[in-house]
Amino acid sequence: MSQQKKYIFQVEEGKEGSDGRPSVGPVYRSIFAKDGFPDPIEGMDSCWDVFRMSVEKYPNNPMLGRREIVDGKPGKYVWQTYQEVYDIVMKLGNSLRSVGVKDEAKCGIYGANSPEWIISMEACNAHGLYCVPLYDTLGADAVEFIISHSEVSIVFVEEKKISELFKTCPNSTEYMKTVVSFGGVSREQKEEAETFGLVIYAWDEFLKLGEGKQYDLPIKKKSDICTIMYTSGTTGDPKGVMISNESIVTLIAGVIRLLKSANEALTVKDVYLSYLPLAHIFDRVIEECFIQHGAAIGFWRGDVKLLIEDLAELKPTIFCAVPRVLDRVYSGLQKKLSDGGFLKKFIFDSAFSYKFGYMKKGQSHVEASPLFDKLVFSKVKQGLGGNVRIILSGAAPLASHVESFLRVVACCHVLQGYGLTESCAGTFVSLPDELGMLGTVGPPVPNVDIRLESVPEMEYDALASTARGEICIRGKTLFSGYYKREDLTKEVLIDGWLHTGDVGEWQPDGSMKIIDRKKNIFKLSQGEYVAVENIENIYGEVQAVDSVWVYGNSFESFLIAIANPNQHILERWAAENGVSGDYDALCQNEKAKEFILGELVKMAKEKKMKGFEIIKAIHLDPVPFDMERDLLTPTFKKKRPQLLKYYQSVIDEMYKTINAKFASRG
Ligand SMILES: Nc1ncnc2c1ncn2[C@@H]1O[C@H](COP(=O)(O)OP(=O)(O)OP(=O)(O)O)[C@@H](O)[C@H]1O
Repeated sequence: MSQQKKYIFQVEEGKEGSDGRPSVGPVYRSIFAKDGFPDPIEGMDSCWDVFRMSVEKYPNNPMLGRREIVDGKPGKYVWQTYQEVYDIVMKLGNSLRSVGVKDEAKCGIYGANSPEWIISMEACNAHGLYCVPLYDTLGADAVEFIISHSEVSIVFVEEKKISELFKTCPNSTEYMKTVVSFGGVSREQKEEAETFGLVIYAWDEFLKLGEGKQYDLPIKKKSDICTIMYTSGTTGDPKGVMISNESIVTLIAGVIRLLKSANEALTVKDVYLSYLPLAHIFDRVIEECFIQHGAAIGFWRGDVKLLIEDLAELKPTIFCAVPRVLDRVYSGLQKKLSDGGFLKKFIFDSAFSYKFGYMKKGQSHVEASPLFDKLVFSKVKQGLGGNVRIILSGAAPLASHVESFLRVVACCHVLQGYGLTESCAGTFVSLPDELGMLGTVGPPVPNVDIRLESVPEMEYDALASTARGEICIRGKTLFSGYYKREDLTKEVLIDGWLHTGDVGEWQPDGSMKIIDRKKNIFKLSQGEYVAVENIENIYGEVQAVDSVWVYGNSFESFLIAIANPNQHILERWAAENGVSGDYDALCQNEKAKEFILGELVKMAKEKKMKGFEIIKAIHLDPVPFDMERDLLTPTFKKKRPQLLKYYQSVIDEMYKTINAKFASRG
C-alpha cells in the first residue's frame, strides 16, 4: 500500500491486530475532502429544511409530476410546483395534528411512489414525525411486523393496498389507529375499518380536517430521527435503521462536492424518473438531492411493463437503476441485435469495438466516436428518453459486461455506487469517464473515512500489499442505530466504525472493488468456505441464464443451483438440436439441463474457479425469481432463506440423486 493512490489520501496508519481484534488497514479519505469534509448547507439542519429552502428559492419550479389520463389513455406529465406542494403539505400537517398525532409519533407510508407519498413524507418532516416507509410489494405479514415493531399509529396508504393493510388487523391495531388513503375509500372499507376500531379517511377528506387550523411546526434538530427505514431483509427479519436529519443533510453536501469535483452538477433543469422504491434508501436520497436542487420528479405508473413508455414521455436527465433493470436493458438490446440480422449486428459490433478502443486509450465517451454515436448508438439513447446524461447503478453488484456495454452504447456516464441503508446509501461511487474504474464502485464519497479490517477466516489481509478486508465506514452519514435492537447495533457499530459485512479490495487508483460478502458465507461438509455471491456473479455472466441462485450447506460437499434460463437462447438451442416442446417443457428436459449446466461449468473453468465452487446439478425454473413469491427484495436481491423454503423439495431431490450417483460409483 505504499504507492500513491490518485483519488484517496491516508489520514491514519493501519494497526496490527491485538487482543483478539483483527488488524485494520490505514484510514483513507476522498481526495475531494483534502481540505476537510464539506459542511451541510447553512441553515439546512433537517429534511424539512431541504424542502422548505427549495420552496423559498424556487416556488414556481415544477416539483412533482404524474401522467394525466385522458379517455383512459396516458398523456403528458402534469406538474405541481414547489409552492403548490408546500401548501398541501402544510394542510396535511394541520390535519395530522388535528387527529391528535404527537411529536415523534411513527407514521407509516405504504404504497408505490407517487406525489402523495412525497407529500406525506414532507408532512412528517414538517412535524418532526418518524416516517416509516413500507414497500408496496410487502405482504400483510411483513407489514404487520413493521407496524408493530415500530409502533406506527397512523398509516398513509395507496388506495389499492388498503385491503392488504386490513389483513394486518386486528394484531396491528394495538398501535395503528388512523389510516389515510392516497385516493378514495369505499363504504365497505369504512365499515370494515370500524370493526377493527380504526378510522379511515379518503385523501381529500383528511385534508379538510386541517382547514382553518394552524399548528406551529416544532424545531427540528440535526440529531432528530426523520426515518426508520426497514431493510428489505436479505439476511433475516427486517431491521429498523434509524436515519437522522444529519445523515441526510451531510449526504447532500457530499454529493454536491463530489459532482463539482467531477465537473458535474445537478440543476433546476434536471428531471428524475421516480420508480425505484422510495422505501429504499437509494431512491430516497436521490429524491432528497433533487428536491434540494429545485429539480423535477416525475412518477412512473407503477407498472414495469410501462416503464419504457413513461421514460419516453418524461425524458429524464438522470436515470438511477438497480442492476437487474440494467441487465434487462442489456438483454433486450442483445436480443434486438441478434434478431436484426447479420449486417446490422456486424455494423453495431464494429462501431462498438471502434468506440470502446478509443475509450480504452483514455478518451471520454463523448470524444471517442461522435460519428458512431450519431449513426449507431443514438437509438439506444433515445430508448432511455434521449436526455439521460448519467446512469447510476446501485444497491447490488453490476455485472462488468453490462457496465462496459452500457458505457459505450448509452452515450452517457455510467456510474456504479455502493452503500447500505446504515450508511445512508452512497458511500462509494465511480467517477465519470474513468474506464479504469469499470467493475469497481469507485473511490469513497467526500464525507466518510474508510478502512479495511482483516478477515482471517477468509484469508483477507487489510495490511497486505493488495489490501483486502471488510469495508468499515466512519462519518456523519451513518445511522443512529437499529430501532429497539441495541444488540444488533453493537454488533456492527464498533468505536464509530460501521462494519458493512462486505469485503473490498483497494485498487491502485483508490477505487474499491467489492469482492465478497462476509454475510453469505458457509462451509461445505469437507470444510471449504464458499462465498456464494461471488460465485453467482461469475455464473451470472453466462448468457444462457438470466438469473442463478447457488445453494450449498455444511452437510453436503458440493453446490447445486436453481436457474432461470434465457428463454431466447434456450429455444434457439432446442431448435438447433432437434429438442421439441414449449419453454416450460424445455426447462424439464434433461438434455436442456445438461446444456445449461455445461455453459455454467465452461464459465467456471474459464474463470479458474476452484473445484468445489463448480455446481454439480441444476434445476431450471421457467418463471423468473419474483417478488410475488417473496423470492426477491424490492431492489431485486435474492432472499436466500425464502428461496430455500420455496425450492426445498427440489433441492432435497437433487442432492438425493447426485449422492446416489456418487455412492454407486463407490
Ligand atoms: N454496488 C454494489 N456492489 C455490490 N454490493 C452492493 C452494491 N451496493 C450495495 N450492495 C450490497 O447491498 C447491501 C446493502 O443493502 P441494503 O442496505 O439495501 O440492505 P438489504 O439488502 O435491503 O437488507 P439486508 O441488510 O437485510 O441484507 C450492501 O451491504 C452490499 O452487500
